[in-house]
Amino acid sequence: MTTYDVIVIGAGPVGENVADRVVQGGLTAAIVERELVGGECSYWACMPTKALLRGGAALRAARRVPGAREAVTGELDVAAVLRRRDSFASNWRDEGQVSWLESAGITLYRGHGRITAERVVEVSGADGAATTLTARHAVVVATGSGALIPDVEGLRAASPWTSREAVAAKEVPGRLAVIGGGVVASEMATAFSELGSSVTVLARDGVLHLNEPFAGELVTESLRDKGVAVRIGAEAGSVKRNADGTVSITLTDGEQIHADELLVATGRTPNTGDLGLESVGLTPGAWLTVDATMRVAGAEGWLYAVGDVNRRVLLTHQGKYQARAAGEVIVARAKGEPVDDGEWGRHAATADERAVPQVVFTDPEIASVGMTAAGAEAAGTRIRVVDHDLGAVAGAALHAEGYRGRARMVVDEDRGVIVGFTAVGPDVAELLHAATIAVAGEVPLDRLWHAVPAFPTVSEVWLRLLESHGR
Ligand SMILES: Cc1cc2nc3c(=O)[nH]c(=O)nc-3n(C[C@H](O)[C@H](O)[C@H](O)COP(=O)(O)OP(=O)(O)OC[C@H]3O[C@@H](n4cnc5c(N)ncnc54)[C@H](O)[C@@H]3O)c2cc1C
Ligand SMILES: NC(=O)c1ccc[n+]([C@@H]2O[C@H](COP(=O)([O-])OP(=O)(O)OC[C@H]3O[C@@H](n4cnc5c(N)ncnc54)[C@H](O)[C@@H]3O)[C@@H](O)[C@H]2O)c1
Repeated sequence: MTTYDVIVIGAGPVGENVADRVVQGGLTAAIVERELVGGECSYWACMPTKALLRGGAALRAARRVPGAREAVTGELDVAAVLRRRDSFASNWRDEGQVSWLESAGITLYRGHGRITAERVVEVSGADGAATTLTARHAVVVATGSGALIPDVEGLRAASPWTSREAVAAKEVPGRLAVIGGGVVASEMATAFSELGSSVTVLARDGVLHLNEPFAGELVTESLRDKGVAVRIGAEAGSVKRNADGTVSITLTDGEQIHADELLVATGRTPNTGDLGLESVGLTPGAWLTVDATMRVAGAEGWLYAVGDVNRRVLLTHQGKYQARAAGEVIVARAKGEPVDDGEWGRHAATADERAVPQVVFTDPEIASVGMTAAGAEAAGTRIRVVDHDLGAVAGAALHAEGYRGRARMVVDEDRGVIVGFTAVGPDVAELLHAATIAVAGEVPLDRLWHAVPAFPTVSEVWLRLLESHGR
């Protein structure tokens, strides 16, 4: 069979989810994958990065508690950390995910997918054979994104690491230089410095500058305490790979930095360059702009784009949320059922604009959802910002000696609801979902007073924030 109700191009976490939803809705689905089923997240991003970071985090946590600290007498076992990373990347094999596709009733085509006409996808297999697939209802692009290499003299020729090579590294370089100050740069600087590299971060625009300012400040301070040279404002002017394999980076002010390896972590580019978009009047290499139900502008009615490739939010959980909305709306449209695409409707990905949660797994962790104070002000919201020192919360003081951190709640004063929340501190990741519920649920502050945090936990910061705001 080469005709399916829905054809999904890209079997990353997002493509897999949209295919699953349409099959659960009673349609047939084929999915096309050119590399490993499971995508970037499973093999080169979310899972293996967190496995690289987890050993250092566990060691730090023990060292911060007198009594436990004395029991920790050794250093991080780098080989064991790398082995655990390998297992969380499934050793870069996708049998497990392929059997999940089979159990979910989704047909897999291995090869590179290209759109050749409306509702038509050609799959070029590794053996050169081509298969033409036709969709009755929809084609869904879920091809994700790749690392963006900026236009710096000599950079491409120097074959730097992108996140892929860093995440899959077999050895820890003695000296690692990093271009970028975003999420990948901060997490990888944390991981590699804890694994033993001497790390230099060239953070042209600051560290994690899109978060609340105190987040980047606390992470920068902690990276420097670990011995990382964080160079805020430093910009690479040219790069050279030397004959001995080392890399020399000349900054725009003329200073030279020498390293054994260079990681470029300057954002992402959409995997749409070789997707046949021109065959349906769209621009190759561009991000795909979509409506609230993930339909691509310019090809309404049959083409959808979900996950990284639509640039709404470059996070796995948010892409999977889009996939649930898109999968269900494709089914509804196919069956002629009503579409609920209004704000917070079943078929709309409203949270993408209002309540995106993210954890940055640095030391300290950053857990945030919704708008920053600056973002809310720029959106014209009349806000009140309430901050609290996390270390002053009894549960936090108990959790780790010398606990340092801060939490911020951004309140929409006209509506009496929280529109943004950020917590920075050791182990704040698990605090986040409470904030996400408050922001997505638009829970009135008056009612939040009735959500009592257990004592003595770090969550007690919620009570302190509410008390500072006043009843
Ligand atoms: C280092 C790093 C760490 C990250 N950590 C986190 C994290 O902790 N939490 C989080 O939420 N997000 C994290 N992210 C972001 C997350 O990885 C992405 O948001 C997520 O992978 C997007 O999923 P996707 O399915 O849209 O795309 P992808 O995971 O990129 O999957 C797309 C798939 O499509 C395939 N493909 C592309 N083009 C074609 C084609 N023409 N034909 C056939 N197949 C094709 C690709 O091979 C790939 O398998 C991280 C990203 C990076 C780089
Ligand atoms: N824990 C997580 O949730 C997690 C972890 C890693 C990655 N991610 C996702 O992956 C995506 C990619 O991460 P990223 O760190 O590559 O991108 P990013 O957008 O977070 O950061 C890019 C950084 O590079 C800098 N930069 C851009 N162009 C530059 C240039 N020419 N020279 C020097 N610096 C430059 C920016 O100022 C910024 O600091 C992010 O959008 C993020 O959502 C998420």
